[in-house]
Amino acid sequence: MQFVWQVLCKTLKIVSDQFNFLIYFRYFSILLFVISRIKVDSELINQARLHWIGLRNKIYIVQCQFIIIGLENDSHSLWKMKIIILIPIQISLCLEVVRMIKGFKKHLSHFLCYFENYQISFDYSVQFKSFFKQKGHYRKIFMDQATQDLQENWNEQVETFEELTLGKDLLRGIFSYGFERPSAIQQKAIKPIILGKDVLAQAQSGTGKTGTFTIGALQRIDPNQRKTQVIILAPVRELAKQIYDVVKGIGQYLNIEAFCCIGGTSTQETREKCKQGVHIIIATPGRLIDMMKNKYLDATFMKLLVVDEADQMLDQGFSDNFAEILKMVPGDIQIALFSATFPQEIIELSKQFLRDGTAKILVKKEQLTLEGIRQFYIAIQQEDQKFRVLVELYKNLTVSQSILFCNSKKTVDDLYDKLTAEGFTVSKIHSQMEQKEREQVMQEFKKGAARILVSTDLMGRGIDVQQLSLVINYEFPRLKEQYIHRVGRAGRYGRKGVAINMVAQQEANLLLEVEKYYNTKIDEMPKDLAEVEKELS
Ligand SMILES: Nc1ncnc2c1ncn2[C@@H]1O[C@H](COP(=O)(O)OP(=O)(O)OP(=O)(O)O)[C@@H](O)[C@H]1O
Repeated sequence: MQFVWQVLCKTLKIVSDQFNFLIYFRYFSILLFVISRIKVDSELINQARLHWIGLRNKIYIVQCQFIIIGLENDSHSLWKMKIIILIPIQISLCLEVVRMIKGFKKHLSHFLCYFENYQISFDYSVQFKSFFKQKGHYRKIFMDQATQDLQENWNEQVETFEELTLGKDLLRGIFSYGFERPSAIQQKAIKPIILGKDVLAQAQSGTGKTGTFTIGALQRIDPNQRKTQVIILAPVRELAKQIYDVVKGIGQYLNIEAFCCIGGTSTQETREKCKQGVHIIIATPGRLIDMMKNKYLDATFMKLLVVDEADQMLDQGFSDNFAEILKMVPGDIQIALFSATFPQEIIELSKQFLRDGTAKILVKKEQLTLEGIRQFYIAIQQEDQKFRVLVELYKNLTVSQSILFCNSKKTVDDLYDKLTAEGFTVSKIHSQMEQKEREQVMQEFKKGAARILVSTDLMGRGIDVQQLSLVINYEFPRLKEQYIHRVGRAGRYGRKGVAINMVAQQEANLLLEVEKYYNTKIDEMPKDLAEVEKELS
């Protein structure tokens, strides 16, 4: 107990030193929760529970999990709380607490959440607002529900690239890259990036989101300042590499150096590059955190953080990484989130760090499936029949290139072996393969040298292979968002494509859910494959 208090006092000292925070304590009756990774004994937790109601000017250390339990069991006591402070904690647990507390928001005068240099607050008073505004070097995260709703709020659009008043060398790069007119998302979302606004932008798969943030980012960079000014984050290495190629292509006439900072490559080389200073870094989270934490990468001049596949990057598994990155970038950094899917809870979550005035461009879920893609299902009576049906399909369909999605690495390996044994020329890719091998597979597939690629969801998002016309879900994705992404590997930029779902009995519900949720039609596969081939040509 003694020890816990000591630690608490030390923590508060650090916090108060940094934020002059305790001054405000006098003006409120406070229930302060200091959430830490310190193990708290059950006696203390029991005491905290006893004192849950009626605490005045007292400080308790409880674990985040306890708050969650406490809130579940005893929500009435919430009205007693004027301020809740969470210091320093695991973001995922904290966000869970935030979610629960938000339900009772009207009883709270303040909610503040602190990660070392990462703050969340809502319903803050003028006094607090001005206080935080002084702290320019921290990412300010004010959640004012009244001004931050979930609706689309950005309708300005341009008809041509010229209207965006881009630098002439950037414009030249765009045209040489083959873009003549901006796509719908480019018409809308490049502008707010250039204006320095935070952006949350959604658009269907294959409609040019990469071009959107690439053009926006390149325009924001000052080539004369050889410092890292923009970070583009992507969840997987292959996607980061692809974005890097687009940045290089569109930025070919600019005096801007780009670098792809991803795992599986030489750490030494990455360190040297980062130390030298490059204008724009396209990265996966692990390697980026490594470079920033170990001070190889200077964050001082960063002004834009683009997050591709943002819903995935903010979801479990990646969210701690993202929080860690937020802690290390300047507090006033511009953030641009992009994805084809933004589940409601992710939009909610993003409100906690996107600034007021964020430009939001959204797509109704009913409009997410692409018109150019015909979707079929084949009902499989027994799981072991799947493979035979697949072989028949490949024997009878003429397809230029296709991708076969499985839910696990093991299924990818098994399927690859079985198809190879049947005489098909197949490639495979998943995260447990060596980076060199992954790169080679990708290169060959993009060149069109490999016709069938068996993959996990590693290839499910973002990957752009124009001649890919057929997606087969050998196993139906567990998440409905993932269905949209997988199927979107075909039918890029208005092309035609086909998605075939091989659905065993236990997967039928998932398919029905997708149909209903996206209000889309997945037809039974016709006996006459000519009808399918028509869609592929
Ligand atoms: N303005 C344009 N004119 C012509 N082609 C374009 C234009 N914008 C993008 N494209 C092409 O469209 C294809 C798909 O673009 P991109 O990969 O950016 O889509 P995306 O929206 O990021 O897709 P996903 O949701 O799968 O990540 C690419 O091959 C790209 O070169």
